[in-house]
Amino acid sequence: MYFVFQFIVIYKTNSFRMQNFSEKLGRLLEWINLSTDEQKLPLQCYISPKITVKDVKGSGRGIYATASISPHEKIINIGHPFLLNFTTVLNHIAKHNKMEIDRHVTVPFETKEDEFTEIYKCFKKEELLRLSSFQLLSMYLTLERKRGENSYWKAFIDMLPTMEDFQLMPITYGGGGGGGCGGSNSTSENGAVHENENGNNFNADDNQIQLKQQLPATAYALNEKVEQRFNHDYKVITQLLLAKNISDVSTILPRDDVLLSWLCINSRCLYMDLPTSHDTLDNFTMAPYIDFINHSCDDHCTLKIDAKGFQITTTTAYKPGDQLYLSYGPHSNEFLLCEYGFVVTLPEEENRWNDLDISSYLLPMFNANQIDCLKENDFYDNYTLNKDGPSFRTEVALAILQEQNPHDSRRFRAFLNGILDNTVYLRKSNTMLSKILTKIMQEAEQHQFVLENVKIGADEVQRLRLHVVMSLYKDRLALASRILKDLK
Ligand SMILES: C[S@@+](CC[C@H](N)C(=O)[O-])C[C@H]1O[C@@H](n2cnc3c(N)ncnc32)[C@H](O)[C@@H]1O
Repeated sequence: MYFVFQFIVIYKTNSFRMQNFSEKLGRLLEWINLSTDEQKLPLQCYISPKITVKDVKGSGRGIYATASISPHEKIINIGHPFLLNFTTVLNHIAKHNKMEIDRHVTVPFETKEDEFTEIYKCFKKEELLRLSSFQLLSMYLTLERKRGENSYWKAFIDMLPTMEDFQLMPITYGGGGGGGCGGSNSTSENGAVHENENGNNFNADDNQIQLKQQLPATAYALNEKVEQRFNHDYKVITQLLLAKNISDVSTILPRDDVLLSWLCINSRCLYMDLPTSHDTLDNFTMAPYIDFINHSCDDHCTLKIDAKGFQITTTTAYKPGDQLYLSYGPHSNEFLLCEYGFVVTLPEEENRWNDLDISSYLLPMFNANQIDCLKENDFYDNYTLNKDGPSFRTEVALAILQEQNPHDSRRFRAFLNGILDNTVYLRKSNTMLSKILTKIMQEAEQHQFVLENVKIGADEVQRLRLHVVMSLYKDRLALASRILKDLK
């Protein structure tokens, strides 16, 4: 089934990008096809004549059907020489510094040398192998961007997003280089509003930081993790260069440039098994053209990686004009905003992966026995609800609150082991849940009221950010009221 999505409208003013779009796309397609011929590599790229790329306000570039496409049709294959991942980057750097590596893929021979390839020559294989994929690729992509025409990846890099495309991501709200600009969280554990000193008048740089602090506490925490990950990766990269006596690291790898590379990777990486990377979580690749596919909550295409490359096959039928989608995973809007810089809503209902984390409401309610028992059974913390109601973990938390000495309770043990359902606990659990959900709704309304009255002046970016932060409270309100209705 095909859903028509209504996206938050992100107004893109970059006319330069629009003008150059088809030119750059042409160069990308040429690169994929021509270089395979020139390098005499087996033809490894295929793009169905039934699809095209369009730049659409609100969701950026996306892939659209130009003719009817059936389910299970292979529409794209991008060969290994065009995939950017730990293995291909290592192979490219090896062309310059002659380090010995296992050749899992053939990468096109690159002869152009410049001041940046001098940097590649400094690296030892062990040093590079110690980096995560994010660290290696962020550094490499930033340097390759600087190499301009000399870079094998130029056509791909030219089609990557700019910082403007990430302006809704909270990591960019703090201004400048992002990461670590958030200050302390002024939002209470339960998400209470902390008004700024200017009477909610968001018009200065200082207030950009305040806007980050108006995020729901769970979104704030998600963004903190994103910032911590970036800060850590940037530190590791700069330390590697400093250890090579490259003193002007901030000129070679400015924080803002590395942040842009890091965000491009984070929002466009596809997971797959790689022989060279050490951690499964680190097994990802960037795939030109495939990375134009936007997200939907449901899968409309599948991914496959094999000797031929990275392939996309449809799972549903498409009519001419339809947009093709891929699911980036079962992600809530808070997660999508912090990791990718967008939120999605369906016409009739909210993103079905939205959830509510009620841990901060439940944790203070436990006694010492209950905490011990939950920890022993690995059920302490992380209590969520979604449109289908509480998770089993949350049901356990609500049940244990009805047992003063859970260690001695046979019914609780039976429930925990799945021998008994939660009928015996249900009534009181629902009463507790109702109170929490009512509180969540009151808090969301309070936040909405405060944000609706914020004066942001003519700053378009701030207006869009404010709008997206408000939409997170709208999501919370909608989900809480839906679950409450179902409980009754
Ligand atoms: C893999 S890229 C997809 C191509 C992207 N639209 C572009 O212009 O390059 C992921 C990025 O696309 C945007 N995006 C993806 N799915 C979207 C959606 N359903 N609504 C709005 N933006 C979306 C977000 O900016 C996200 O970071």
